[in-house]
Amino acid sequence: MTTTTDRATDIADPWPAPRAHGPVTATVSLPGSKSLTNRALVLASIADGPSVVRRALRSRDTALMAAALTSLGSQVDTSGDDWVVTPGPFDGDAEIDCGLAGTVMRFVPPVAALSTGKVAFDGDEHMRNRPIGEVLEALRGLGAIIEGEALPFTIHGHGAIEGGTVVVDASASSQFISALLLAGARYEKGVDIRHDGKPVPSLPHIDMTVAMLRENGVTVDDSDANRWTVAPGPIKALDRTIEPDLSNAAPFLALAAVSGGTVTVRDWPRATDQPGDALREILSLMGCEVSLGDEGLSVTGPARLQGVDLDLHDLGELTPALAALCALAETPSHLTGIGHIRGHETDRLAALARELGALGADVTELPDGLTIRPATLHGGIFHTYADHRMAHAGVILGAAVDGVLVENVQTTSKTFTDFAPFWARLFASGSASTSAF
Ligand SMILES: O=C(O)C1=C[C@@H](OP(=O)(O)O)[C@@H](O)[C@H](O)C1
Ligand SMILES: C=C(OP(=O)(O)O)C(=O)O
Repeated sequence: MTTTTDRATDIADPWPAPRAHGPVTATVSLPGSKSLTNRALVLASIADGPSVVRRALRSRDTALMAAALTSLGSQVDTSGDDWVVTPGPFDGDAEIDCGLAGTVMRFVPPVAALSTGKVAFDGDEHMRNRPIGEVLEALRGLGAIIEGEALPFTIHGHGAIEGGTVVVDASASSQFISALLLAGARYEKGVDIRHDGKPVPSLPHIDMTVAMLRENGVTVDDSDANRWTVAPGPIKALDRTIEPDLSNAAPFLALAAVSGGTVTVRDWPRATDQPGDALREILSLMGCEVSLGDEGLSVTGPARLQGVDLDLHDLGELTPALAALCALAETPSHLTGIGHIRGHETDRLAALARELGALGADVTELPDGLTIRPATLHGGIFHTYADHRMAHAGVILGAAVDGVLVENVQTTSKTFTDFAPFWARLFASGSASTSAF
């Protein structure tokens, strides 16, 4: 095996994941939410005046979003922790790099359709496989002119979109609905979106979109299942503080769970639309002690971790971290309702079955989930498939099992810049108070 080192950051590849030899006690301040930051940036770029996005997440996905909106014509000043967005005229040709960010590939086209320029979209190699066709078809139905059915595609903007009624099958991704909702108020007739197909996953993310639209003066009706209407009208400029990313809290809380220590995540919101808030209930089902207090959310790991039987249809992005925990539990687990995560950064069900299995886990891949039974794990290379959350799964396993090496841990930069050194600091003394800011 060859081990190379990333010169810029001194992170070895594959990276020997730090091992917890005793309970880890730590308090962490985590970077902002990707989902909240990228929604705020999109809304700010089509709002009725300059906006401030406070404590914005600074990571690859949000940098790509800022660059996309800048190339469309907005000004996005990312020099401080509080980003200032000034909507610009969308009147030039633009090239958009989606990277591997679903939020960029899905949320930017409905905005780009308002441009008078020709807007070309492309992204990472794997991004060309992630579903987008339904959004492009819906936009055509609303009045956009688009060349292509998947990445790469080009929108030939004509300055305005008529809007109106559209039917979408959003069973592959809730982002199809969020995308059309975010820009809908700026269409002449607004939008009336109906979902037709198998159940829409990740509904809390659509609730997050609706809540942010309402916060900024947009009238949204979501009172009927599978139907969302947005009235045409202005979007008020934002002054929005971004909460910590609760899904990215998963590996940190999992570290308490596997080491029997206590990890506190500061600034955990008392009320939130982030699906990661469900970690409180899930970790307590697994045997952890969970308390939400003035300091933040504290999780203390149990002597024996319990398996769980969970439908994660609404919470798909938590699957990799939870699957790693299940592989370390003393009783079997069934994670179901997550066929759609095969269309995430990688086919997460296949990748988890393969990589957990390679370390000795007893995993069965189901069409829409995973069954994981207790087994003794061993070290080895954990491949990440350019998926930040696969890397989270790898480091959780590495905290509990000797000799786990995580390939391309730097892929975590999608939503967490310098994750590996931050993670390693938690093991340095068994007690750490660390801030990502
Ligand atoms: O709208 C969003 O910010 C997201 C929606 C979800 O996507 P899917 O509905 O495709 O699962 C989630 O998994 C993703 O990480 C972020
Ligand atoms: C599915 C995810 O990302 P994206 O926003 O690229 O869809 C994720 O972060 O788990």
